Amino acid sequence: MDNNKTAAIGCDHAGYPYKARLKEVLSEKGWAVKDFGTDSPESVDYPDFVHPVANMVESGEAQLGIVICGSGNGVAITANKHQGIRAALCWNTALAELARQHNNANVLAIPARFISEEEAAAIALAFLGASFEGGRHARRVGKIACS
Ligand SMILES: O=C(CO)[C@H](O)[C@H](O)[C@H](O)COP(=O)(O)O
Repeated sequence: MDNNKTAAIGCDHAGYPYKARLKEVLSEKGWAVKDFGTDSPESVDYPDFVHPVANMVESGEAQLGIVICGSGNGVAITANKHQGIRAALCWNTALAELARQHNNANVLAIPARFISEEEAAAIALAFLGASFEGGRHARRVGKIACS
């Protein structure tokens, strides 16, 4: 396994229908995927599936995470409680690219009830394909954390 290309993924029941497709996108791009669930449409609480993703990214065991819920807000808010996480809620490919290029986002939050599965796949591809630009953005990202 290439440790530089490990991604973690997690979702709630609203995001569950999209998880398999997003795992496919990651695999096609050569990423190993750690799947933290959920694995059925049964109603669950999104933080239970987001904290493990955030922990894995925060520890460096995974380089990127994808979290999915109905609006994307619950999973993004949860992931962003972790000091080392910059989670970005993205509903189109331009936002996904910018989240990487300008914000060095390391977790992508997907709003499953507001976009199609193929839009989600395209957003994930855009996120995976973009890189942090550094420069003035590094200065700004450096100022995000508060003690
Ligand atoms: O928590 C959310 C909003 O930020 C997620 O979108 C959840 O998926 C949503 O709240 C789940 O709603 P449900 O009525 O329990 O299916």
